[in-house]
Amino acid sequence: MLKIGVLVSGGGTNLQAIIDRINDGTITDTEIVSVVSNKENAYALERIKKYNIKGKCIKPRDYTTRQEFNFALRDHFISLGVDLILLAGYLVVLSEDFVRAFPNRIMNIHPSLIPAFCGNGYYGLKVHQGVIDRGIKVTGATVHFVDEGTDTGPIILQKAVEVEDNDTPEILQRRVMEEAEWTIYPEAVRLYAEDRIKIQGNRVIIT
Ligand SMILES: Nc1nc2c(c(=O)[nH]1)N[C@@H](CN(C=O)c1ccc(C(=O)N[C@@H](CCC(=O)O)C(=O)O)cc1)CN2
Ligand SMILES: NCC(=O)N[C@@H]1O[C@H](COP(=O)([O-])[O-])[C@@H](O)[C@H]1O
Repeated sequence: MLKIGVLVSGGGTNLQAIIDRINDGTITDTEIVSVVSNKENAYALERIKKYNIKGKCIKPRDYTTRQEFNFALRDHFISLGVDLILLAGYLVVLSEDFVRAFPNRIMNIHPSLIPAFCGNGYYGLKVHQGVIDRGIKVTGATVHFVDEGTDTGPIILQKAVEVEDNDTPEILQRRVMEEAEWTIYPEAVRLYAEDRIKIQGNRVIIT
């Protein structure tokens, strides 16, 4: 059984997509054992209640240092024997200590075609605002492994999405979610659960 821990900050639509694929049997032999948010009012924590998935809030401001916060997060997932950690709309940049505790066992979904519109300052609607301001015609989403950098880890899957002339950031965000994020993130988890993801240097090979 693949044990998954999920880190969230907001609405939890990517978490929901993964729960749905586990529950419909697309993703097999996999269980979400913990969902942790840095925000108490994250709707993602509301979503999990009907599935009896355990939720928890671990907030940076409850710790004296960033390192102590990351240690608390790390120790929580280690205590549960988590095999894979998914960042799903999570807006806290994790420390080297945390990342090194789970080598190539942390995934993230980013709402652009990395390396475009990513890194510090690019999250949520800010990504789509940048795409629109630049006049980009094709954007998309990326699933990648998390390393010590921000959005710099090996790319697992990407999916392109058309930008329409009258798009607002909100309209474009929804299209990228519907047409890309909610498909490629569960697919990446399925491939991982089936042990079909291999890393060669900075490249990810799907077998
Ligand atoms: N070590 C890593 N940690 C995280 C990664 C990563 O790739 N490596 N991905 C991010 C998710 N993310 C993009 O996918 C991302 C999240 C947040 C930010 C950002 O600039 N955050 C702001 C604060 C935002 C807020 O609290 O409202 C900031 O740090 O100033 C950029 C990219 C998750 N962690
Ligand atoms: N850099 C990270 C980032 O911008 N993540 C983005 O936050 C949105 C909300 O996710 P959610 O509906 O799954 O909570 C999603 O579009 C996700 O790609």
